Amino acid sequence: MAAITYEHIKTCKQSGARLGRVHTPHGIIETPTFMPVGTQATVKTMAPEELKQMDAQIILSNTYHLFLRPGHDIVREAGGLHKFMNWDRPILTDSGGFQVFSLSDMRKITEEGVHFRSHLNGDKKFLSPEVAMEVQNALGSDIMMAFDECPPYPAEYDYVKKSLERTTRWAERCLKAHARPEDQGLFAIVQGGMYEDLRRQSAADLTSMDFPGYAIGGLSVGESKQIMYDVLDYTVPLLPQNKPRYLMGVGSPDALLEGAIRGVDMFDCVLPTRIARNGTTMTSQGRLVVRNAQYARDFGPLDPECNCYTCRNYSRAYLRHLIKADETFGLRLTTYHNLQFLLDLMRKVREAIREDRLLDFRDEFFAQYGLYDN
Ligand SMILES: CNc1nc2c(CCNCC3CCCCC3)c3nc(N)[nH]c(=O)c3cc2[nH]1
Ligand SMILES: [Zn+2]
Repeated sequence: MAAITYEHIKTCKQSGARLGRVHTPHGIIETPTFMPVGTQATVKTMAPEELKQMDAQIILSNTYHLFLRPGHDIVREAGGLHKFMNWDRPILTDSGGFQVFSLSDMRKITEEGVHFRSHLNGDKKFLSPEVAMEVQNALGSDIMMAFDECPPYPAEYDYVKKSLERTTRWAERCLKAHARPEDQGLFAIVQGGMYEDLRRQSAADLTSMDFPGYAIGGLSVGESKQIMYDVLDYTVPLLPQNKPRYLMGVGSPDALLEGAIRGVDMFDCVLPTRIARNGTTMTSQGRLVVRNAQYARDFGPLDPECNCYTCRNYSRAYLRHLIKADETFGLRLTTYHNLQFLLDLMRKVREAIREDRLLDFRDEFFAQYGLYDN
């Protein structure tokens, strides 16, 4: 029995979105879904019980960070990541390729793998398909990502072509190094930059190797949202209908909606937790920077349409005070709300698909969202 299987429930008659379930060794994920990011074995400031309260069905963690600290051997000896962080639902781990390029310096790519210096202490380190698979095996994640290169943006056609061909060879090496396919599912990552023929080449190469799921990488790297949507328009249809599709690093509300409409099932982004830490929140009326002076005497809830713990019990004035006073509780309350907001958004997306009205839902959402932006 494969570790990861996708159950297609229905396709929205109004859009290309689909309702599905991803079956994993640690439980079922209803898709389309947003996955909170837990970089260093914790979703910053949130307890697992709170993540369950908000119905987070899967969280992300990361080869790169845990390989550097505390080291994957310690996590293995703890009994794996689920036990280490007391999370008994599904976990997806990224393979570290992207983080080497976004976090470390002094890096050097070779066919063998990537040599780099730790961003923590400058130690010389090496990641490769084999090492990335050994680390994710030790972490025991339900979904592992193949070791890939995410080309910078913009990037020359020839560079992107050479890079995707190496990413394909690395994916083959990951498959060979995959120790426990019955317990962990290995997803491949489609590259090809913003070039349609290269996306087709990458997708064809990888879908011929029969992975249990496919991610679309190389996006949300500085390109415009319209370019991202154009790439999705021709890339998503290249992926198998009967397997999950994961768009990496995408999480603003508008991008989640546009991605779901184009048939994407899974999303992750550090945005909701990262912006919460400087007092920026996502509300049904748009982004609200609660630390701003205008909220000093605003005793209403952060978002009148949200019934999360934060919005039921605290005022904008109190949140502003905590953030200004650099009180940790303030970070917890804004993080709790931002995560609940995105998880609720995806629940509404699933309901709209069920009722064949996702395009109407998108229009209603945008009519309200962004009121604060202008
Ligand atoms: C933000 N934009 C973006 N992210 C990308 C990511 C990272 C996705 N998020 C993973 C989490 C990050 C924080 C720690 C926990 C894991 C990408 N990852 C890989 N492997 N390949 C990409 O092309 C790839 C492309 C990406 N684009
Ligand atoms: Zn709320």
